[in-house]
Amino acid sequence: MSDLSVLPAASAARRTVPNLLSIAGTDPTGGAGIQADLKSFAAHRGYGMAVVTALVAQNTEGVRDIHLPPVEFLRAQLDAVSDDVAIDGVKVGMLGTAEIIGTVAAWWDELTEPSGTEPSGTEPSRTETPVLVVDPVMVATSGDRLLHAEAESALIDFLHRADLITPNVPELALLAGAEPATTTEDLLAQAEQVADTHNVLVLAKGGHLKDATVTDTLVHPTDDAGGRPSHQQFESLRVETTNTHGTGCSVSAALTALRARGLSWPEAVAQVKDWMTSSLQSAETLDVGRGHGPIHHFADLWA
Ligand SMILES: Nc1ncnc2c1ncn2[C@@H]1O[C@H](COP(=O)(O)OP(=O)(O)O)[C@@H](O)[C@H]1O
Ligand SMILES: Cc1ncc(COP(=O)(O)OP(=O)(O)O)c(N)n1
Repeated sequence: MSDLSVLPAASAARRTVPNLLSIAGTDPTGGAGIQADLKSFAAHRGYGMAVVTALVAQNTEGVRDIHLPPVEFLRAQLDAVSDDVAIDGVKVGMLGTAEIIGTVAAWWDELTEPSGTEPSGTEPSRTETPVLVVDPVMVATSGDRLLHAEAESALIDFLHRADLITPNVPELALLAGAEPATTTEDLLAQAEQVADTHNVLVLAKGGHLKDATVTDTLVHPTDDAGGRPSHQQFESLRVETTNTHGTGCSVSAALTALRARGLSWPEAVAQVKDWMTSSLQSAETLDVGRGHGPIHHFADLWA
């Protein structure tokens, strides 16, 4: 994890439009996964790129089938981007299997660890480690598994690389080894445990709780002196809608974009919460599918 006391403005200080990569699965109906991430990047003024981990035959009603390309091809996609483009931010979503997690981890470690060799002069002009946001995608709202059960420990091992992780209630429970939280206080306690275990900043999302408002909580790990910066809570009204497909994907991509543009994490979360509220409020102006429809990523832009 990057040093939270030195909040880097990322390399977007040089680039007006940050280069943002989604590493995730697909949703051919465009509401979740890579398709949602690209819309979310664009809505937050980033240049979106995408590496596909899994082809998912899904729609607003649920997941029908999953096809996993060979990991050699996944690595080829990752290298094709990073050999050419200076990446400012990476959002990781659906990873699916331990083999895929290992492939992404190896690529990330090679990209970010000093090689010890002199630069050849042909590398893309990246000066800082890209922002890394990990959405620990495990199960879709429809109940379909998007991560093999035996890959959970590999995903847990991956998390310490992230600058921010964005679990929802069931994902946080799984990471904490606890029952799903039913209150914001439970959610906070689990987030503190996970933040400390993985030394990572956690945005615990409260969308699955039953409160009249929705509260997301930003929780820091304890620092070297054993203290913990105070957590920050971001509360918004709960929008009454069934069009919530892809909210988690869209939020994590939006946060990646805003952080790569130089906002602090609390500034980014506050802005993304406002955007999500209006994206949910406008979701019914779209008419997509018979199940849980997508949010309106461009509600404010098109207004
Ligand atoms: N009904 C809602 N009204 C307003 N905001 C919501 C609603 N549902 C979810 N959100 C927001 O959308 C984001 C995703 O939340 P959540 O549902 O907890 O995660 P996931 O989509 O990963 O299951 C969070 O920022 C949360 O605050
Ligand atoms: C390919 C893919 N990735 C992630 C999800 C899960 O999306 P999320 O935003 O967490 O929420 P729901 O769509 O489950 O409400 C997905 N469905 N597909």
